[in-house]
Amino acid sequence: LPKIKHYKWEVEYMFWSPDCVENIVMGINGQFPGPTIRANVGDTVVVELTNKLHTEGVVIHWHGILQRGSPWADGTASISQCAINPGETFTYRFVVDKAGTFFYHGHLGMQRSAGLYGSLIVDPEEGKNEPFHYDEEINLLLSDWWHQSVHKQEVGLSSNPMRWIGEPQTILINGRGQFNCSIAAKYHSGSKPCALKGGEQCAPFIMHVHPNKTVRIRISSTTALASLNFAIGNHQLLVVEADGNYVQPFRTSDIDIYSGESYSVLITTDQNPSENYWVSIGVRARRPNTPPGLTLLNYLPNSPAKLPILPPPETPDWEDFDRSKNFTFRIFSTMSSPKPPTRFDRRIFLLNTQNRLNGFTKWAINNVSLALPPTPYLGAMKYRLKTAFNQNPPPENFPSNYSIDIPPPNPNTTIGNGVYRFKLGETVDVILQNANMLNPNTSEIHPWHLHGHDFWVLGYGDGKFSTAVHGRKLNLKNPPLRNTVVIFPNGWTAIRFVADNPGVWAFHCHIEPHLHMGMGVVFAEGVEKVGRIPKKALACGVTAKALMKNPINPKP
Ligand SMILES: O=C1O[C@H]([C@@H](O)CO)C(O)=C1O
Repeated sequence: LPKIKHYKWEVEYMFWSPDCVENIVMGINGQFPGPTIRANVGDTVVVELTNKLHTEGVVIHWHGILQRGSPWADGTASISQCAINPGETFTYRFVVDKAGTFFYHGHLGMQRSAGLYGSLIVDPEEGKNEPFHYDEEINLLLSDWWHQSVHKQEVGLSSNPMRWIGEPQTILINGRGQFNCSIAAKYHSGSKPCALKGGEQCAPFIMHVHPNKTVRIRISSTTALASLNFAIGNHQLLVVEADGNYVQPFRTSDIDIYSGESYSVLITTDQNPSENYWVSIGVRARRPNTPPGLTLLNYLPNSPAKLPILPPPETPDWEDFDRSKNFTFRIFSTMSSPKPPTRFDRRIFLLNTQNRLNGFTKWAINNVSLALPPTPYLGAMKYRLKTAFNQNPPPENFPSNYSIDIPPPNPNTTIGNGVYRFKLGETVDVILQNANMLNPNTSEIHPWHLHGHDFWVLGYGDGKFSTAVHGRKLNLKNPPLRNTVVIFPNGWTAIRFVADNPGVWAFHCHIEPHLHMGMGVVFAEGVEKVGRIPKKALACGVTAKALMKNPINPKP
């Protein structure tokens, strides 16, 4: 029988040493990362979240949870709800309807970068099994960490000229990493060994396993910036899940994981049982300036202090995008997965560019840089409060002669907060088109994350998408269902989804500073079908005014 999983959480800043350097992090109930939520399919998760921060609001997004029938619980400030003010409590209540590896994180300003995140794992209904067997399970939540405060990072990004945040100091595995020392110093002359006893906040999260077992490793990435590569010495990985959807199992030596993605891999602990093995998580897709995150696969009953014979696996060259594509293009859905509709009703093209606005640096989609309004869209649309945001929809396309291989000829952009509105049930294609940045010969990856839906990834390509050339070659047979997908430098990615979830949903680059600089759009469908929005989600902006006039229920 479905259960109610009830949690009471308090969010606060606290001193912590995630990488052996004391800093402040956003903790939940005194923990960093926040507590893991674990539920079965069909359960209702209830989180009573109290904001114990003194000077800022807070919201939490449940990444990968579709929020069918509860769009006000999606946890996006300015979109699904008003920020929870200091001292206030907001109750998130939602059903988890799909098994998989998920996580949650802050979705106001750059609070995810400040460490507001944790894991959310959904098991099949009680008595039901996963479509694969495993004996043991390990959960890894990956993140990246800066020593500079998030406030300073944010001011840098919004200054003229922009001060970029640079690369992270440390990669964290379940909130733990080591700065300025290495637990693998023994293999590299010149690197300083870490003096760790094991009880420190920055001591590595050791992966304990038994020999001759099948182990499921859940891996999710909530990095602010870094694209990661995960490998275990001597062990092949069998990929079985991506973003809470089963995939056609395939074997690989390592996986790439972009911010916002999650995977499950199976390993067989069939190597020499008297040894331990390195787990290495390195940076890819941007010129790295961060040492890999390391931990050990500890074959019990060996002591974890017994270091592996071989050094940690080397992360593949950051610029080897062919290798990254090779991995990404191997991901297909299982035979029994839902298939996409064979036709789309509407296709929109989203050009990703880096731009300028009066000397400030922005990211823009079809030359509109998203600046979120003070009134959340969900309430504003449900109660038809037209002053809340620009009622004109943003452009669905970009000039066909736009050259994606050179910096924008006119780098000036505009800010906007319009909404792409879909008919309820409409099949929507989105062609994400990457382009050159402000500097010549530069184009970076962007992992795009959609709220409220999974989408099918129909294809990828280099250069500019052409309907005539690529439109007929899309994969409608076994495209993977996901909630996050990457666009490669100077390339395009095509996705399809059915707009069947009444609500207002963010679709954005999951790189935290990029979203902050405007790299996102807002989708909406069937808002008139949305049920009663909790009043606390409406108590700001023009929805608050409507509530004051009609405190029982604002008139739609
Ligand atoms: O938005 C960004 O800014 C920097 C760079 O373009 C300017 O320093 C970078 O790598 C980004 O992704």
